[in-house]
Amino acid sequence: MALFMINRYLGEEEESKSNGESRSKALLSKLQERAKAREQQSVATKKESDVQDTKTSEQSGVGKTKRKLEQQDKKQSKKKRKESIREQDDVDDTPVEHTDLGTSDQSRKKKKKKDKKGSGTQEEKQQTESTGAVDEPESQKTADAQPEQSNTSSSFHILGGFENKAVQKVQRVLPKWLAEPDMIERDIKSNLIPLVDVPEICPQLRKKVEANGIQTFFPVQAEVIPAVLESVNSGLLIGRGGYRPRDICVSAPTGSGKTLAFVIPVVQALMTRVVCEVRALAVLPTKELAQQVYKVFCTYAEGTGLKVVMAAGQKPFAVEEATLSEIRGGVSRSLADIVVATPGRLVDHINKNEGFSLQHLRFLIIDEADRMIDSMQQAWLNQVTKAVYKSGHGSGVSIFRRVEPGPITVASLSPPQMPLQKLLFSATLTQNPEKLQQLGLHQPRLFSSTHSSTSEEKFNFPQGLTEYYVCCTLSKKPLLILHFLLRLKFSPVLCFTNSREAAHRLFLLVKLYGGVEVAEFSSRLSPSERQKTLKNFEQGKIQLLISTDAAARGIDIKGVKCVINYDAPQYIRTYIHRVGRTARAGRAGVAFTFVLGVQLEKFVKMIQDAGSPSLQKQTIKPESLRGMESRYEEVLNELGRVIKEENTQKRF
Ligand SMILES: Nc1ncnc2c1ncn2[C@@H]1O[C@H](COP(=O)(O)OP(=O)(O)OP(=O)(O)O)[C@@H](O)[C@H]1O
Repeated sequence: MALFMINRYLGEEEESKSNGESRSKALLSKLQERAKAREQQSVATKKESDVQDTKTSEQSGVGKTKRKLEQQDKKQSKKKRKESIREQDDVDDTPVEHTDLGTSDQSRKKKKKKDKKGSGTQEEKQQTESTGAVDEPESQKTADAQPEQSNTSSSFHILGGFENKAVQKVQRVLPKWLAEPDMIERDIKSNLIPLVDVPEICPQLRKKVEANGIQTFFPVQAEVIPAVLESVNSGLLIGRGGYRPRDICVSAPTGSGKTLAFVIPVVQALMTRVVCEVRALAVLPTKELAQQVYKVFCTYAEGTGLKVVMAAGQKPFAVEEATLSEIRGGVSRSLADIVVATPGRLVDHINKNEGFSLQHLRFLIIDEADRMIDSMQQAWLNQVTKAVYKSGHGSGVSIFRRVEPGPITVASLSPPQMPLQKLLFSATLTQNPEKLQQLGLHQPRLFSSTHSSTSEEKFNFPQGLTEYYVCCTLSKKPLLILHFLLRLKFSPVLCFTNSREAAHRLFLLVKLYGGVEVAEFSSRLSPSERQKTLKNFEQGKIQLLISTDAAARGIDIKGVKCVINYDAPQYIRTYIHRVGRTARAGRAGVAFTFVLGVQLEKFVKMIQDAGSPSLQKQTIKPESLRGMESRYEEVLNELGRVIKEENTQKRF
């Protein structure tokens, strides 16, 4: 069955394609006839004039002037004929940009005006009639004009349609599953669902949920948990009714609780397994995110006998290898039921770790799915799919054989097939069917908190978020940050820059200025340093954390009340993930973006087009920055010296 319905907008001609074809054939033959006739005519007139020329050349000087006059006459009549054809085009009201190569726009406009007044000489009318264009369709009239003009003004031949039409904007047509999602409430606070209202969750896990301080489910959890559990109603090995279960895509705001929406059903589905095999694989774009999801899995898998292992490159490869599998009695045995990985390390294990098998994989969870699709050039998904359907020991005797799914036919469905179900999660899930197709989704079902329309792509913004932009100059930005922390007393603040160099420079500047507990978070730090920094920030030991986009996605730091985009982000997805570090789990939060004059228009349009409900302008008066300026000047000089020193140290 086709995954996507691609409706292409083909213009009006498409409706009468067959009509159009026969019409164009008729037009073509007519044109050819006409061109021939014209050619013959011109040859005949040339012969005539040649004869006349030889006669007159024998005559006196009077003859010469006569010839000149005759030539002038000829030129004039030619010109008139050309004009009449152009006039005709304009009367037809057909755009002439392509055909009228020799006429300037201005003269065309003038003619158009003239025609609108209803003027036109008898001679012109006659000429028009003589071209036979009056009763012909518009397209033909334009086409008639083309050979004449191309002879006179240009050697170009215009190929293609006979009619020049303004290009119409193609309307986006989404496949049904994207256009009509299962809706999820965006407002968490007023849509909390009591745990008992999700009866699909087993008592053991419900107790665990309560023990972790969760009294109610968020909307996304109440919708998605039952949907995933429904697909394992008939056991792990086969989908409902014997069919392959549908893949699930979830697009819900940042901080809406998507992690639990996959952790709970996956743990419940696997907790009754008998043999330990890798049956769930969660892939995340960064080590920090993998660590975060790993922790949640560990919390809910505790006491179930399920083993959760992380393979994100935080430990040496050999150590990870040893935690994933072991060899006992010459046979390799999995030590993991659930693996949480980053794409790079995952591919390493698939290729280099012989004990790592994905042949029993039941759930493939792709968190931050849009980002993971963008990193698809690493081909990690192909490697996973290959590893899942690789025939290995015992696969021949298994009653639930595994072959890479092809088109659905009676034959392909008759043998029981152990399914691989994909679960996709993101706050900014792409609606681009071509991109989604790379994931090879099977009859996908979308849960979303925004209704997809055929126009602009809209995104999910957390309900409790208030967004501001602050117009400023480049030199005032550091002062503004200091103003927010020292005067307005915002804390803790997560601040984003567009590069790690900018993050480091700002970090040094604020540190040199003094009065603020500041730290940086970027690829300049080692993974362990980064982890420590996040912990300190979460514990309130850091007031201002200056970060690159390394901390923009998925990172769940409790208590962040304010996000500042020191550098305005270029892309809407980046913006949504950055500001989504605050206003999480139904709480309130505020985000400020420093915008330069040149960025203002584009930035505001980008945010408004994305469906932001609350973007407002915030003005900081220049006088409020005053008292800090002299110290800032001193710090700038010091900063230059520190950076110089750092650079010389780097060289040695
Ligand atoms: N039902 C719940 N009740 C209370 N808190 C919850 C509940 N579900 C999740 N949370 C908390 O909400 C916070 C955000 O959850 P989570 O990180 O899963 O959000 P997310 O939707 O994955 O966000 P992002 O898109 O930014 O990754 C976490 O701190 C989590 O512990």
